[in-house]
Amino acid sequence: MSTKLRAAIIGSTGYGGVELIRLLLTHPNVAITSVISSSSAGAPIADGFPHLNQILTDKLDAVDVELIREKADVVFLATPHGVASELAPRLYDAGLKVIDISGDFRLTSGEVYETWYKHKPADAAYVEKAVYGLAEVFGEEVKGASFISNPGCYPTATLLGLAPLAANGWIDLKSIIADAKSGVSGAGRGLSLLVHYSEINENFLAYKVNKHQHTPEIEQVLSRLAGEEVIMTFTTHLVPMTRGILSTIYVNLKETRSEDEIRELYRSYYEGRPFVRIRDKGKYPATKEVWGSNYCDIGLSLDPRTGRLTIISVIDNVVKGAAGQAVQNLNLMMGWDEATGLAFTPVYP
Ligand SMILES: NC(=O)C1=CN([C@@H]2O[C@H](COP(=O)(O)OP(=O)(O)OC[C@H]3O[C@@H](n4cnc5c(N)ncnc54)[C@H](OP(=O)(O)O)[C@@H]3O)[C@@H](O)[C@H]2O)C=CC1
Ligand SMILES: CC(=O)N[C@@H](CCC(=O)OP(=O)(O)O)C(=O)O
Repeated sequence: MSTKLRAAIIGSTGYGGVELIRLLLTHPNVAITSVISSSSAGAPIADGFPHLNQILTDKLDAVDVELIREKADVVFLATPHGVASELAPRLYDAGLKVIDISGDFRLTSGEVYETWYKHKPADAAYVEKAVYGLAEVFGEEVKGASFISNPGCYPTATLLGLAPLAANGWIDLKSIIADAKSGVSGAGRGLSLLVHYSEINENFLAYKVNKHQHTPEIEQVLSRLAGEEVIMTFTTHLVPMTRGILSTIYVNLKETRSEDEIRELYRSYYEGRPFVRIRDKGKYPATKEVWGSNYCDIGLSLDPRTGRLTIISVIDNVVKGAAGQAVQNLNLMMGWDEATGLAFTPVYP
């Protein structure tokens, strides 16, 4: 009999879910025991995802809390907003460990959630139970937790780029601007005009300007780290590539610091954390350098003319921005090395 932790994935037919399958299939301590679909139960998962032929022969299960409880110890929700808010509390009450990669449990205020997500918020009692799993920042809280709210993709890149400064009081908190660009897989597998090939190919555009639902998530975490309310400008862009997020962040510092001092602050803040890599002076990361991996690479430049610091932070949105960080959080919850099953070299070129 297997002693592995049994994992179920709800939303296993979406991009986040399929990436969880890829990562968990080679995780030494985890066995996938249920892949779940609300629309295709009974069909073999490899029918819709031929890349899984001869690798995962399971048929899709229906969304059934009792069945999940019987088959699994941990359940991942990779579902659209508004699904986990209903389902996760039932799964948690059934005794399962829960990791939600949607935005349903990230915002502590139900009112703020409703304003930005246009969905009914989850029960506040469960929002309070959910630990925000930005692994390099709140890893100590994740250890031993049973319910994780996995950060959004843009917030992961942007917050890892800002956390050392915010936590140490080095930023002029009114000065933060983040200009983030995502590959198209960030929008999920469903079709919309925005991700239609002939609309996005050879194109580059800003979207949800001053309305993106990740704005309050980033502000909430920065406010928590800084100990005072942070409001920022956050603009999202779509790039005609499949995976990757590059967030360019501009801040003014509270006091004069040298670029070397700033780089040293980042290196000491992330010391011992395997997935954040700080580039040397004059080197800036590209999305291809983290493609398919759980790394977040960060480059820094202090402009002597303006005094402003530019921070470039890149991740793979589906890995560090979703499934990879979810597995990293599982590792921390279970007391395993956080890199277990995640030690991939980025795919290059
Ligand atoms: N793509 C990304 O880079 C990231 C995504 N996220 C978040 O992760 C979540 C999943 O995203 P992504 O995988 O891209 O989205 P997709 O649209 O690719 O997949 C979502 C899946 O959810 C399932 N689903 C839909 N409705 C229900 C329902 N009522 N009950 C159960 N399952 C349902 C669908 O599968 P079926 O019909 O088979 O049930 C679908 O395949 C979203 O909340 C997204 O915002 C977070 C970070 C990054
Ligand atoms: C390119 C693209 O469309 N990206 C999506 C990211 C959505 C997402 O991942 O949502 P949560 O992280 O909030 O769950 C967007 O901008 O809405």
